[in-house]
Parts: sequence; structure tokens; C-alpha cells
Amino acid sequence: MSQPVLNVQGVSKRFGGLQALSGVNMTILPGQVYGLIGPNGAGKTTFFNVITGLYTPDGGTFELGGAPYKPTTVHEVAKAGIARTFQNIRLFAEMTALENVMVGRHVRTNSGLLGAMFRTAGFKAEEAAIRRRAQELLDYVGIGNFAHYKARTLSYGDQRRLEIARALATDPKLIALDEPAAGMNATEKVVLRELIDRIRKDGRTILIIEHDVKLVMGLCDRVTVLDYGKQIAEGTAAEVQRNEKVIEAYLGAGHQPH
Ligand SMILES: Nc1ncnc2c1ncn2[C@@H]1O[C@H](COP(=O)(O)OP(=O)(O)OP(=O)(O)O)[C@@H](O)[C@H]1O
Repeated sequence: MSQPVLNVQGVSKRFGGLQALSGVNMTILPGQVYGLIGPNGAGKTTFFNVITGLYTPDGGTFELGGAPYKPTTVHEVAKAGIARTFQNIRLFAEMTALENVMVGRHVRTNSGLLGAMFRTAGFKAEEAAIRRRAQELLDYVGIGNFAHYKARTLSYGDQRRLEIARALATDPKLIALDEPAAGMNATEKVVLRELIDRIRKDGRTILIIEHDVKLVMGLCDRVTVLDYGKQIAEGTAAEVQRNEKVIEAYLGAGHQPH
């Protein structure tokens, strides 16, 4: 078996009296699209926030590409190789699409602050390379024509694609998408699905939280289901879909996986 991209075991997180995550395990192999689903309040966002350094876990072990990593700060996690998008889009609204992606790329650059201040030759060459790469990524996600538009002027679907481009700019080992289809219409969802498929085909590994169960089932190689912070099922989309506990959790929450 190939080395997992992400291997986390026993992840726990408590908020006061609420056990938001209890002993969650996840192993994601290279090239997989891995889905994380569950009813509202199940702990999906908390899990994302823990593995990406936004929340400090109460317990758990964390490995990325076979090496332990400490999910202590967002910056450290980005450097270690996880890039994420957010349920509530977080772009620099007044910056252009291109600039937003360039910011993402800076995680991987060498010229330090002094280089930037004195605009050294090395800095300028690096900046030009970053700009080229950022434009390529905008083209890749299908919004290359909007490179010079301010992020806030883009449509909702395009802002989500811009977030994906920015995440890709860090050359992540794992790209974590937090409800990428939220608020999208049916046509935008089809385009998103094609994009995620393409990202996978290009050798990336993807973790995705998604409420649209149909999208998850069509896209994911494996799926984990959380309910009240506990992992109630893990397996292929087909296995998870016919799991009694999963059906019950969704029926109890008033909606059914289909
Ligand atoms: N910062 C926080 N402080 C206190 N409680 C929190 C915090 N973040 C999440 N919780 C609680 O932890 C539980 C899990 O929430 P979480 O947002 O992870 O669920 P979710 O599965 O992402 O839900 P949704 O699908 O609605 O986004 C909920 O009961 C929530 O109220």
C-alpha cells in the first residue's frame, strides 16, 4: 500500500461540555478524493479546523506524507502542505483575482522581506514567475479572463473557484475543500465537479466536506460519516450509502442520502 498523504488517528476536540470530535481516524491515500459528510453540527468543520491549525486538538496524532506535523498554526500547516478553502469564502475582496492567487504562492517563495524591500533582481524574477504561475492557475480553474477583476466583483461560483486556485498555488500535498458547492446552482455544480475531477487526474489528493450528498457520492473514492462528533461509518461511497447507522443519522436529521 502506498504511503498515506494524510494519516490522523484519535482526533478529539471538546468545547466546554460538548464533545465535538471523539477519536476520529482518517487515512487518505495519494490521488484519492475523500469525502467527509454528516448532518448539521456533526463536527465536520471542527475536524477541518483541527487538522488545518485553526483549533487546538485535545488529542490525536497527525501525519502528512509520512512525517508527523503539528497542527498548531495555520501558517505551519500550509507550509507542511495542506491548503484549504472555507465554507464562508475568505478572499481579499479588494485585491484582484490574480493578486489573491499570488498571495497563496508566497508560502513557497524564497526571497524574504529584505528582497521585497530592496526589490532585488532575485525578488523581481521570483515575482514574475509567481505572476505567471498565478495566471496559469486562474486559467486552469476557468477564470483566467477575470484575472484583473477585484475578487468581490466575481460571481459566487467564480469566487469559490478563485479560492481553489489560491489553494493550488501553495502546491499542497492535500487540498481541503470546505463545502465547495455551497450556494452554487446546478450548472455551477457540474462545472465544479469537472474541476475537482481534473485536479484529481492531475495527481492531487483532495479532502472535501460537502452537504450535497449526491455530489459526494459521485466524486469520492472513500467517505467518512460523522454524527455528534463520532465516526459512524467509513468506506466507499456505495458502502457508506447502505450503512444503517448512516441512513438513521440522516433520517433523524430530516434528510436522506440519495
Ligand atoms: N468555536 C466553537 N465553540 C463552541 N462550540 C463550537 C465551536 N465550533 C463548533 N462548535 C460546536 O461543535 C459542534 C460541531 O460543529 P461543526 O461546525 O464542526 O459541525 P459541522 O458538521 O461542520 O456542521 P455544519 O454542517 O452545520 O457546518 C456543534 O455542536 C457546534 O455548535
